[in-house]
Amino acid sequence: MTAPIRAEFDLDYGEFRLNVDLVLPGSGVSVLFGHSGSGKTTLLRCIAGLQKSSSGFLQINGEVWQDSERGLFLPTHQRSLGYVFQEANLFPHLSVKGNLQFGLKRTGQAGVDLTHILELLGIDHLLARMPDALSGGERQRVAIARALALNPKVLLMDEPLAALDFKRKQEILPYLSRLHRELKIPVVYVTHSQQEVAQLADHLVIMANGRVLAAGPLAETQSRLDMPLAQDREAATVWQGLIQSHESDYHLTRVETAAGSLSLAALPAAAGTPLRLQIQARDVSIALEKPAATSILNVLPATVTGLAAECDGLCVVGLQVGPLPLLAHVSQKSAVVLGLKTGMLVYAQIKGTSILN
Ligand SMILES: Nc1ncnc2c1ncn2[C@@H]1O[C@H](COP(=O)(O)OP(=O)(O)OP(=O)(O)O)[C@@H](O)[C@H]1O
Repeated sequence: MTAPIRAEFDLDYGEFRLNVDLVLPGSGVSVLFGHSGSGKTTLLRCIAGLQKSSSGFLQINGEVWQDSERGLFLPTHQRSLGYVFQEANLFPHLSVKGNLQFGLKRTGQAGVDLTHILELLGIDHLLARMPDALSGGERQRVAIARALALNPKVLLMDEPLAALDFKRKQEILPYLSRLHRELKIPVVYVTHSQQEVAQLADHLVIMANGRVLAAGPLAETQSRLDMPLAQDREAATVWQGLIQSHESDYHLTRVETAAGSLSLAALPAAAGTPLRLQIQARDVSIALEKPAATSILNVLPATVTGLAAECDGLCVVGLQVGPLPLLAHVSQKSAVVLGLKTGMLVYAQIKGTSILN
């Protein structure tokens, strides 16, 4: 793990002002999430040095790239970064191999061992192809490999899947998940897709109007009741788990999480395999006592951390299950009948989970 990223920028476009002061982890994927026009790309461009803020400070991997107080501003070409855009922007006259080598030749920088990157992104069989003979997803995988070939200290990705159709997105997401597990450098990833947040983020930054509304580890930030994500009908919490064992007689797999052990429909993976589990708020119900007779296999003791009324008779309940946060959507009537209050000890019944990797 490298040193955290420190990013402070104040940039005034007149109609729009970016004003952020952020500390991001030095490894893993930090997702910048927010509506269109909230300033995600502008923040990424400030990190890349493509945009110069009137005042700012940026430190990556212990290196200071910008410090307005000292009059320091490294131009983009002196910043060790990879940048992946919505469109792959490959050189059309160069093969995949030529595209991958181009950056290395131009900068004269020592790159990384490409073999591993090619294998991670599943493009080793495409080296001789020209860009127009690649699918959109393949082109984007080559663009990511090209960014990584320079052995950057940070990888910046600006909605890398936005230009792809649903099928291509599904095709490329597993590669991004693999990268996510294997990359040692921090990734700052811009999206407004909740699916990409759930699948890739370790750390989530929610932006609005050029400011940071909330930032922190994924599950904590997803389940903040004062944030729009928790109020959404699709609200969910992502937990990390490890496959513990299989109950083949019942076609079940037991998964260990920090909140306790869960039984899931049988998974074709060995014990010890890490998993990312998504638990939809609508799949969590609440009981005041441990249900003696229930068909729901996963019932965990929990503490109510807060309640937020939503429209249409819905109540969003924040729960703490061991060290992990969890959201439940119950009807407002149920919240009243159960007398739910912050601090109450309850049981969270998890009716379903989906596996994200
Ligand atoms: N060079 C510029 N000059 C003036 N205003 C700009 C400039 N670049 C961006 N803006 C404005 O800054 C605001 C933030 O834009 P930005 O592209 O950072 O948002 P975003 O969150 O990335 O949006 P999207 O999800 O649509 O890409 C917008 O209102 C945009 O019009």
